[in-house]
Amino acid sequence: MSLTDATRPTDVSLNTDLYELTMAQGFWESGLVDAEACFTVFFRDAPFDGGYAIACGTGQIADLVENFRYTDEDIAYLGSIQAPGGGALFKPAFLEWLGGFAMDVDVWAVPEGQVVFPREPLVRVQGPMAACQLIETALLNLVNFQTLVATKTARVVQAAEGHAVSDFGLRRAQGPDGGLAVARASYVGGASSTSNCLAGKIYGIPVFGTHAHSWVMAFPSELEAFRAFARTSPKNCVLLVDTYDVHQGVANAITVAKEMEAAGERLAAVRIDSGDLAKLSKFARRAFDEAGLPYVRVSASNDLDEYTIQSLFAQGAPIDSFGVGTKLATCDPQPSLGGVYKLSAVRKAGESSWRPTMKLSEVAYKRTIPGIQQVARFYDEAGCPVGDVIYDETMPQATPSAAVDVMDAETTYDFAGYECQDLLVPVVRGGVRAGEAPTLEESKRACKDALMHLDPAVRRFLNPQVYPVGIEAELSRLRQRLVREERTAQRA
Ligand SMILES: Nc1ncnc2c1ncn2[C@@H]1O[C@H](COP(=O)(O)OP(=O)(O)OP(=O)(O)O)[C@@H](O)[C@H]1O
Ligand SMILES: O=P(O)(O)OC[C@H]1O[C@H](OP(=O)(O)OP(=O)(O)O)[C@H](O)[C@@H]1O
Ligand SMILES: O=C(O)c1cccnc1
Repeated sequence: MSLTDATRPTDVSLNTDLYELTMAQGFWESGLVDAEACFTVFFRDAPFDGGYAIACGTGQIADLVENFRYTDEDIAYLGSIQAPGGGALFKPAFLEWLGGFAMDVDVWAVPEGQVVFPREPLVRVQGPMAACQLIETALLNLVNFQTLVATKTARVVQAAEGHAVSDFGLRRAQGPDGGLAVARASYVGGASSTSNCLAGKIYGIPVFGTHAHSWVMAFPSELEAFRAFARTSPKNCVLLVDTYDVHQGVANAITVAKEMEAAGERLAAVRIDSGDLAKLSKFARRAFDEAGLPYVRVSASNDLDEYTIQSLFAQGAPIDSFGVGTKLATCDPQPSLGGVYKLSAVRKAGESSWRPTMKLSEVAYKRTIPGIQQVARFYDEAGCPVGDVIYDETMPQATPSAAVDVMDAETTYDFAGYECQDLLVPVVRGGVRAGEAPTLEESKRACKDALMHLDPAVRRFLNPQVYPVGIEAELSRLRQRLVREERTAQRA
């Protein structure tokens, strides 16, 4: 199932900022509606002070494009919007045009699960100016949050060192849509399961759950509660042992585990949700081993993130799996990825060559990269990426192996001799999907593989090494020329 099934198609095209529609009307009025545009999505800094991000949300772009149309109801609503200065905001002839609108764009995107780095294009959209403008907000909404969540999850999963991580974040997520996006992106980023049943139904993600403290409190005693849970869920029995006292909780869990054994069943695990998780997990592990129950696993939750999990293992905590909620769903401590959508080339109707464009800006940090961008990723013999180069696909003289650092013109790269692969792949052609997107399982595998091959120095949490990202030499020269020309034009 896809976005198509999860949201009503009519929600897609109005799920935008008003200014996209106002600009579309302007393009339509000024004869620019059919001028061609090329927009690029990128972010400027890796989230969480990390060295990389995991591309996510891009697998749903084709759904977004194919559902991007305006129904009669949408048009009627737009027709009812009043301008602050009086009168209808949108002209009837524009709304008539919008009623017949089709999102006939071409889109290239980095496949879900790939590692991506600051400044390089995650998505490239080409097509009629008004269409490219109209899709901006919905596209960023799709890609920014899921890329952030997939990245956060990859970090948590890295800290968990191969132990299962379940997404428990729905109750703290940013609304129902946010919860679904968290489940989807966290699965791509490496989570083993989610507690979110709707995500299980829509996306086929494995669902997992234990029980709440209320279950224990609903019975006269903890032991009775555990026995009742073992009766109702013998094949999925994880007992929450911290409602009153973990030592007593573990003792009760051992009693129930023995009773389950006598009935031919097995207690799967206990969950500890408060207190010193290192000390308590060591206590629980020892108690189960001494009771002859080495198969009972120890699971932990309680405001966990990559740092607490890393610390727990550094303390020798024998924890087998983790439930991670609030800090994963809200991407604590960075609630947003600042991915942007910038115009990088325009072409007048009927013209054959593109005019590269760039945002100059006072601050070099905000300066964009012009052109019809593609990313060449270079790999060593072991299949490990050694650097990425942004180049312009339409420049015949472009040599992607020779590049200038994306932030520091003094640093140059020469990747000649390395294997190379383009990162952006076609996902939409003329408004229609260019093929089936990889499944979530495939994207999850791609993510695992990409992270396995990424230099651990780039993956580490503290002061990660900066992965080399360059601008191809010709494109870099073009960019410098555009800066000079723009400065001269401003002085004139
Ligand atoms: N051994 C440990 N080392 C590092 N952090 C830990 C350890 N044990 C628990 N934590 C983390 O410390 C934080 C506080 O846990 P603690 O149980 O003391 O307080 P709490 O959250 O107020 O408890 P409760 O959930 O009962 O209200 C949580 O984020 C938890 O994951
Ligand atoms: O801690 P998180 O990473 O957000 O994981 C999800 C939390 O949700 C549940 O409790 P809830 O937070 O509802 O109540 P509690 O804090 O009293 O346990 C569960 O017991 C976890 O503690
Ligand atoms: O199943 C669980 O244990 C669970 C699910 C969501 C939030 N907290 C715990």
